[in-house]
Amino acid sequence: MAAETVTIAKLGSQGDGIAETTGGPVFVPFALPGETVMIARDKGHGTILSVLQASAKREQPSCRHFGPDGKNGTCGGCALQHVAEDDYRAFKVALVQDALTQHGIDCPVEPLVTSGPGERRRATFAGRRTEEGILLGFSSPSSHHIVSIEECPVLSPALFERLPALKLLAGILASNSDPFRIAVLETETGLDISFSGLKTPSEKRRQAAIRAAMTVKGIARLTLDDEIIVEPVKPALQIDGTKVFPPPASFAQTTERAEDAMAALVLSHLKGAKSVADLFSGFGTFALRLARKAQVHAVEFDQKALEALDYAVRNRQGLKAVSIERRDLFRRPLLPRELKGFDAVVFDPPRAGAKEQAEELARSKVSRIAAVSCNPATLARDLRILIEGGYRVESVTPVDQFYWSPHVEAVALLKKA
Ligand SMILES: C[S@@+](CC[C@H](N)C(=O)[O-])C[C@H]1O[C@@H](n2cnc3c(N)ncnc32)[C@H](O)[C@@H]1O
Repeated sequence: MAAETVTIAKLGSQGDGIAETTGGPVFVPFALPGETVMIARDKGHGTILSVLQASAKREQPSCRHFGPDGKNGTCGGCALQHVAEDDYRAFKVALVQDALTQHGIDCPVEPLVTSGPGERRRATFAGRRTEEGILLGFSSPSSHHIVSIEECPVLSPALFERLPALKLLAGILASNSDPFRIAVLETETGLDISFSGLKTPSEKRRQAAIRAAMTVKGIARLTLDDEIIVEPVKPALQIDGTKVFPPPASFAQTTERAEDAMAALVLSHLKGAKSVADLFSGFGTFALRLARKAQVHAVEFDQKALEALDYAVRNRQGLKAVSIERRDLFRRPLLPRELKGFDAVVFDPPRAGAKEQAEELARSKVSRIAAVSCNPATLARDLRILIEGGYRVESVTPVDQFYWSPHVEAVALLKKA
């Protein structure tokens, strides 16, 4: 790989600096607009060898594992610690604005709902047994190398403090050097820990892991693939005063602040609605809040998430009726005739978006839609489909949930006269 000097023109959607060269664009992680950097170039990818002319706005990273000079290698958890806060926020808003523009959507983009360090209550760690012990961290962006984390400013303190316990469990359960993953959710009763990708552990290892999980403070449940192997206490979350028992490894919004902000937007956008369809409902992040004022029909593919929602509703007084339906909304979106009974819809699909459902909504007469998304590109595509069907996009609010990452969520309000 030849060394080359390039000047960075702008940030790309993954937070990489982009240099325009005669050989085409080069993506250089951890470089900022205006900087001159020496890189090792491999086709369209550049690795910083040195920063020759640093941007005046370059920030000192908060974490020893960040960037090309990170301790133990480059941690895959953060991409933007070196970016000044105002530029960082502008970058997140631009991700949403650019996606809308690409689909020819001209609508008000509201100020960013911000986030900060120490807020992540959910994370998926990569792990591997090595001769030196268990490595646990976030994989590097461009390799399977795992940076063993000794600090992590984005995790909640409760989650970070339990990393030694996760390593202990991994050390007991991992019998070979194959990579595995641990999904962890901090709940009000302790950590909900789900291992996947491990070679099936021996009975001796399982028993040792059960003993460790019972002894170590702060562990609510330990799951191996789909099997709960010990549950000292049921993991529980509060959603607007309703207790929910999330199933293992189920979807939960990653920070409480972003969840509250998105829910507040959904409630305000759908205010006054009497009957709401909550599509891609999960275990009821929006449904449980909406049900204070409206009847809610929650539709979702994950049966266990729906059962958790149903159980929560049955054990809570004072909510309007909440019905549940298990359905694959990619294959079988709700049709216009099924949408007839609702005066509002909220949909919150995975990253792939809700193309098929948007096409059916476009043909419906539902007067208000709140579209929640974790992917500006698919959101903009789905909004375009709805616009073609006669909807007007009243507003789009970007929400920062994954601090220092290039991800951004958004909540849009659409209306049809
Ligand atoms: C981004 S999460 C949102 C969940 C919920 N609204 C929340 O805020 O907690 C997306 C949800 O879509 C569900 N899902 C994924 N594919 C689906 C499909 N084909 N049909 C219905 N639901 C699906 C997932 O199980 C997950 O609960």
